[in-house]
Amino acid sequence: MTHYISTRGETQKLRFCDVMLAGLARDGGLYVPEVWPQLTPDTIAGFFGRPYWEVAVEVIRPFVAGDISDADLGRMANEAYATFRHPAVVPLDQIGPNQFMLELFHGPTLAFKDVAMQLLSRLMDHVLAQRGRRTTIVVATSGDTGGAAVDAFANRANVDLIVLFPDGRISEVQRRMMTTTGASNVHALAVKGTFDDCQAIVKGLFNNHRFRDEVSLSGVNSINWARIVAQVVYYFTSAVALGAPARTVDFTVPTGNFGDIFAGYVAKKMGLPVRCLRIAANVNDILVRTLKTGIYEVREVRATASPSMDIQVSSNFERLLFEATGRDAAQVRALMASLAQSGRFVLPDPVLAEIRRDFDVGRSDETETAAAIRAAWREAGDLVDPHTAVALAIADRDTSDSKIPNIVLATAHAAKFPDAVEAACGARPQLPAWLDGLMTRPERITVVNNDQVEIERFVLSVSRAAKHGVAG
Ligand SMILES: Cc1ncc(COP(=O)(O)O)c(C=O)c1O
Ligand SMILES: N[C@@H](CCOP(=O)(O)O)C(=O)O
Repeated sequence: MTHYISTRGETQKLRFCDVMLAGLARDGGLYVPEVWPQLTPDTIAGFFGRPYWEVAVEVIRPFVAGDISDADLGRMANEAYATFRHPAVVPLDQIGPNQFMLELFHGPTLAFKDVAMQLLSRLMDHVLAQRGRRTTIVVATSGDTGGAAVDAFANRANVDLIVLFPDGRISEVQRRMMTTTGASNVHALAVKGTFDDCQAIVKGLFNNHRFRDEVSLSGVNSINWARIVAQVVYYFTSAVALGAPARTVDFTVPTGNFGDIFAGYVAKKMGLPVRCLRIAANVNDILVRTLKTGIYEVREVRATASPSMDIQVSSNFERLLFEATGRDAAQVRALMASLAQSGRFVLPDPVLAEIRRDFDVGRSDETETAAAIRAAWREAGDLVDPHTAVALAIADRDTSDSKIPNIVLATAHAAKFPDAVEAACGARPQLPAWLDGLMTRPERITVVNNDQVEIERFVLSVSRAAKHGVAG
């Protein structure tokens, strides 16, 4: 059975289900498996041509074995991926010589977050029902995680969901996906601040142990290990479709909180032959600067056409630091303490070298991203979303003469960002017919200050109302 340890090394080991319900470790760290499970080349080759949900079971099994039965995992994976509107779940298209695009946006909220969230909500529900427990989930979003969580958890019997999003900094479609469900267990809070403020508040809530225990707090951001593990699966399916494990591939990943690309790193650790994981950033380029200079330094966040990547503090980078320091929790604690005190840390040379062995970086500014949207429309008739376009711009520039296939992760549907796409290429993407009504249904939003105490009070009132059986 796999056990999980914290990147800060100051809390006890847990099993998968406890890690999933806990979210953040009590010492402030992030959970990682004690040992990386390995898949043999034969097992990986055997994924070819199989339904997505079956591959999901094979990839996820070693992480949950002993805690969730194969039969339950299979049933939940099958149900989760039946919500996707494409028969392949995550189809892979060729877009140029050695260039491929992995479409991760065919789920209920048109973003890659659905891939993990649809499974996570079923896993959580299953475990909460088994334990006769209720939980309060607080999630921070720069636009997409929130909508995916709302769709996945709305009306679930054992969960209250509170979503924190940065007021005025997300697209209207993204906002409406969080504010129009009408579900009484869902609460959308527009925070007067940035995504980084929202994420800091969520971490602050977890680090207030009395509060955390009173409301039985859980998280579904990618600080939750279960989110990462579900995202590992499509790295396998896409690479295998191109000939892995006999053939090595690269990935270019639009990056913000570093969860998605970290899932690619996990796939590599498990035995998938990946040469390079390329971090694609917009002008909020903290990771680009870090990999170039070794200095991780928080700056003012800038609003862009790819708002879900307008992030400075990339939570999952801590998981990578843990690996790159040789799992030295004391070193991770020191780096994180420096970040908390001064907004920066400096990577020791061996740690930076270790990171550079697996990762490369690219940056696309607003002009380059708009040009990539225009090029995809004019040359191929494809409408691509601005986050995907960041990665396309970088892939086009940095991998065009590579002999190794490069897979660009298409992380959202263009129709979530119609204004930005239209401004770039003149064509306005339309929402699929099954989302009819989204833009006209009434919204329910509570505007709050960027203030942990005010948000604690709100969450407490929701949790207490649920305990007493009244709508919050
Ligand atoms: C559309 C889109 N692309 C890319 C990202 C960045 O992914 P990650 O935060 O896992 O790095 C996000 C947000 O997470 C997103 O919503
Ligand atoms: N870009 C994300 C930010 C949160 O990321 P997560 O993967 O840690 O949940 C969003 O769209 O909300």
